[in-house]
Order: sequence, then C-alpha cells, then structure tokens
Amino acid sequence: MNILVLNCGSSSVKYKLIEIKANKVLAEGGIEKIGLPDAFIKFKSDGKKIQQDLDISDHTGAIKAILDNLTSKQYGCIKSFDEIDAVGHRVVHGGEKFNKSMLINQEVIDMIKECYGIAPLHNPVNMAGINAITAILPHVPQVAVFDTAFHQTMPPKAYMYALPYKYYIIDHVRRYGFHGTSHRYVTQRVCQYLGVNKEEKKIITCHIGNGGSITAVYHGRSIDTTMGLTPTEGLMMGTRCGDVDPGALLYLMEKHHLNSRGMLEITNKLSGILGITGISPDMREVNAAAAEGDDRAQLGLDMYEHRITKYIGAFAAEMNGVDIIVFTGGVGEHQANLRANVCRTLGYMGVEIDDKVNDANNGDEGVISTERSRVKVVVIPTDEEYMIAKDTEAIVEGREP
Ligand SMILES: Nc1ncnc2c1ncn2[C@@H]1O[C@H](COP(=O)(O)OP(=O)(O)O)[C@@H](O)[C@H]1O
Ligand SMILES: CC(=O)OP(=O)(O)O
Ligand SMILES: [Mg+2]
Repeated sequence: MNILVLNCGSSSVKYKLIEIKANKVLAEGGIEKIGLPDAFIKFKSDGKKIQQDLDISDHTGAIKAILDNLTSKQYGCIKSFDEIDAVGHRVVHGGEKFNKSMLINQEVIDMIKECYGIAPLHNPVNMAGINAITAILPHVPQVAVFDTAFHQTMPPKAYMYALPYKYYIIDHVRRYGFHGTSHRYVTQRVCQYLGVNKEEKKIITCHIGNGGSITAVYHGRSIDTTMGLTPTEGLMMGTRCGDVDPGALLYLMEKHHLNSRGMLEITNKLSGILGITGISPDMREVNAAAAEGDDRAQLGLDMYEHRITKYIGAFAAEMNGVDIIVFTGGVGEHQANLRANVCRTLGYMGVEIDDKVNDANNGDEGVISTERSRVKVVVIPTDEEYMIAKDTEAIVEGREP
C-alpha cells in the first residue's frame, strides 16, 4: 500500500511517498516559495536528487507538480496515480473536536473549518492541501492527522488559562499543544527501543526543532505540554518568543502603536533565537558565532537551554519523577552540547550523561546516559511522516489508528 503524506504550510508543501507494508520511502521532497517568482521543487527518489525552478501560484499547482514528478517517465517512482492508495495530511489544529486521526469526510472538513478561528495561520493552508487532492485524486481516501490530538488527554488544570471562564466556553481559548504526532511517535519508539511498557513509565519528550515543545507523558498519555492555544507559547524557538509576560506585549503595543498583526509578526517571526542574536534562527549559525565569541549568540544559546531545563524540571515535578527523557527534532537530535548542558543541570534528579557517547551521537537512535544514571536519556530521531502514514493505513483498513 502506497501512502502519500502531505504537510502543507503557508508557502510550502512537503511530502513523502511511503510503501507502508515495507516501511520504504519511495520518494520525498517538497515545494517552497509557492506564489513567489523563485518557487522551486525538490525531489528525491531512489538515490536521485532533483531541484527545479517552477512557476507555481497555489497549493493545487504545487500538489499537481509533485504528482507529475512522482509519475515522471524520466525519474518518477510510480507509473500512474492509481498507485497512490491513500493520502495522509498533517493538520495542525484539531481543537477539542479530535483526539485521534480521522478519515476525511464532509463532517471532518466542517470541523477543521470550525478551527480556523483559533488557527488562522495553519488550518486554511492544510485545508487547501485537502481540497487540492480532492480535485486531482477524487477517489483516493484521505486521512487527517492532527498535531493537537495526542494532547487531548491533558487534564483541565493543565489546559486552562486563568482568564475569565467565558472565554473558554465562548471562544475555545485554552491550551491545546502541538507536535503531538512527534511526541506520540518518540514515546512509542523509545519504549520499543528500551523494551519497556509505556503504561508504567514517566517520560519527558523534548521536540526541539525550528519550532519546539516539551511534553510530560505519564503512562503513555500527554498530561502537559509547553505549547498553548497557538504554537507560540513555551520554549524559546527559532523565531518564536515562547513564554512572555502578556503585560510586556500590551506595553509594547501601546508604546509603539502596534496592532495585533504587528505583534503576530514580532512574536512569531522576529523573536526567539533570531530576535536575541540578530544572526539567524538556525542553531548551526548561532553556535558558530558563539564559538567565535559573539556575546549575543551566547546569550541566545543560554536562554534557549535555560527554558528547556526549566520545563524538564517542571514536568518532572508534575509527574513526581521521570524515568526517561527523549531528545528529538533537528536540534535535539544533532546538538550534543545542548543536550549535555541541559542534562548537567538536571544532575540533582539523578540524570547523568555519558559525555563520550553523547558527543558521538549526531542523530542516531541511542541511549546517551550512563549505566548508573537514574533517568535514561535517549536520542530518538522523530518521524512524523511515518506516524501519519501508519495512522492512514490503519484507518483505510478499518482499524483504530
Ligand atoms: N547537524 C545539525 N547540527 C546542529 N543543528 C542542526 C543540525 N541539523 C539541523 N539542525 C538544527 O535544527 C533546526 C531545524 O530543526 P527541524 O526539526 O528540521 O525543524 P522544523 O521545525 O522545520 O521541522 C535548525 O535550527 C537547525 O540548525
Ligand atoms: C505547530 C508547529 O509549531 O509546527 P512547526 O514546529 O513544524 O512549525
Ligand atoms: Mg519538523
């Protein structure tokens, strides 16, 4: 069974075509800068890599171009669209309506649209992807896999904001959490890898990529996470500010006559590592600058690690302990010095890193704590696309995802 996994962002579409029974990636790639003059497509299949400029004005055009590449005589990997058995979509916001992946039908579409209000940056573009597939492959079943679904097990004391209650009832303003597909995947995978039962473990999963979030997973269920109504709360990220006093935002809005659009731009695109360092949102560049003595780069790294350490401590307190800490995401998988710095401060709770093993681990699945560490610290490369494909397979076969 071949499953096409799509992740539609505002100006990009990323995809993987997965032969799920063999767990084989047949092709992967994406289109970036949709609607701009320098749009391009990247395509990788069977060891061949291609990058081409393309004139693409919208998501339907982008998905059409991806399908054309997949079936291209020259370098495609399937003969016709008939070889695509199902499509799985990453849908960022499922609100309170979805606690698991869903076969897309009119009812599900209506509910995804109901979440537009609380997720204006994400759900409309995810919906554009669904519409594009419906237009091009009308008979292929489609599944929605929600970033928020895994966190629907959070108790009210963790998801409520201490705002007037009516804003929860009328406006659905509460904490939802994101990256759920990744947190769910690494939870399952780390337990498989260690040969332990997730129902018996207290796990803290740290998804540290360009966006980042940490989740407290108690006996297999998310009980708290750092992101909130939107993916701006919590950790300091590449360009997002994470936690900040709402009073500071109001003060800046008044003082500089900024409206909500201006603040959205500042808190989502101009803050975080980029905002503090003034260099880049990319941790590789910031690390290099810090190594050359750039003070603001160092401050950015210190703040970034401080926030991660603080939340691991908070979640260990919430669960009355922690058995396993997982690092994943581009930064979590590759940046050994960050893992070491964070874990050093967690020594009081029995965390001990094996420096040699940690330094040598550049994104491989593996334990990086010592034998005598009371907490297992593990690197697990995330695979959201695989998880989306697995859910899609289960749903089209009539099983529970
Ligand atoms: N080899 C590496 N060493 C250090 N950082 C890395 C490495 N590879 C990726 N990263 C960092 O990971 C981040 C992107 O993470 P990723 O999970 O791919 O992001 P996204 O949220 O876009 O999926 C960037 O800040 C990048 O610098
Ligand atoms: C929801 C979210 O924050 O996603 P990403 O980290 O991929 O931007
Ligand atoms: Mg990612």
